Amino acid sequence: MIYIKNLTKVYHSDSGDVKALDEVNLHIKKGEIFGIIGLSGAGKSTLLRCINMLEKPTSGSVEIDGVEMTSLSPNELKEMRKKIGMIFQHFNLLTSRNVRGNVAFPLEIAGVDKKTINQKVERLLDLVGLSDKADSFPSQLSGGQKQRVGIARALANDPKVLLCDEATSALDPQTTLSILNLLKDINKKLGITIVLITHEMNVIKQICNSVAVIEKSRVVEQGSLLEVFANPKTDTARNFLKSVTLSELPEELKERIRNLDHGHLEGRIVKIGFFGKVTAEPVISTLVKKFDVDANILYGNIDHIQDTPYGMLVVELRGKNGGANSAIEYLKTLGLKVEVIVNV
Ligand SMILES: Nc1ncnc2c1ncn2[C@@H]1O[C@H](COP(=O)(O)OP(=O)(O)OP(=O)(O)O)[C@@H](O)[C@H]1O
Repeated sequence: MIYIKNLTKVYHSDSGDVKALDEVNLHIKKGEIFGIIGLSGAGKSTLLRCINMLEKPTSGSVEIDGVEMTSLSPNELKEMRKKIGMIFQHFNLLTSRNVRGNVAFPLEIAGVDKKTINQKVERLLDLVGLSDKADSFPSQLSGGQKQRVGIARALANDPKVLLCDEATSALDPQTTLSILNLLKDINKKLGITIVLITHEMNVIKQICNSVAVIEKSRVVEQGSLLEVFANPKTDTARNFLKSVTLSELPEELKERIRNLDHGHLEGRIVKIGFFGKVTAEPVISTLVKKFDVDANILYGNIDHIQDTPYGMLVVELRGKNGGANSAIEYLKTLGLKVEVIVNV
């Protein structure tokens, strides 16, 4: 659907050149929700704006639905942009128009007749759950409602792609969730490909199928959400994951571990990270039976990335005749991430 090849963008300014994108390659599949995550200044907005040519790339190509965007004439670009909706962090609504007028705006520009506009606006407001606010003005709406208007407006020309520029960054967590659910719903109902940029892993975790991690103008990691989650290769990805995986032990637990009796010769405290279906297996009871160890669960947490369970267990293993070590080796053969905690 979207192929980005060797995309480079250099901004020229009085204080010198800034390479905001450096040879970026991405493939975004039709119908997926694709997240681009990175720290401030990494190049996310530039990348998003190069997709619909709001920023002209310095070199490289952007192909959408078989059309090379970098070589379009102004008129062709105008037509093509109808296929690409966009929503913004600060909503960018027209304050002098009511909700109905905001959603109707792109249709008026496109020269659609009044009757069709009215019907379409009603349908879109129903889709985003704002039928009762059609006559309100932006200043009378909450942030979440404003973003719903932004989404309805972006969908007015039946786009194939929806670009979301930090669409939930100005919203509280509860409203963020409701907007993300709306985007997910739209993706499912209308089959629209969604590309979103964010600095929050939680956003990616909630709705994306695939993710690219951008760092200092370059894409350093990309793949399905589960691939990147299960096996992050860069520190940047690992740091983002920390915010949603609780990979740090809570302070109380560290204190408890420090106070445990470590005198036992074959005692081991292990942190077991799990991801996917292995969590359903009776791992701990197997250890106890197979290796004749005592297993004392000190801590555990479990969460889901969409439908996949993941989490962490901290277990004290005590055994005889090398049982604890054999148990640890066994855990590794199951594909679990096992770390022996020595110092906390
Ligand atoms: N119009 C511009 N002129 C000069 N430099 C720019 C311009 N726009 C962005 N930059 C620079 O390009 C780099 C990437 O900026 P960009 O806005 O794409 O990053 P970002 O990841 O979206 O950051 P944020 O999350 O803070 O918005 C930064 O170093 C920024 O200062």
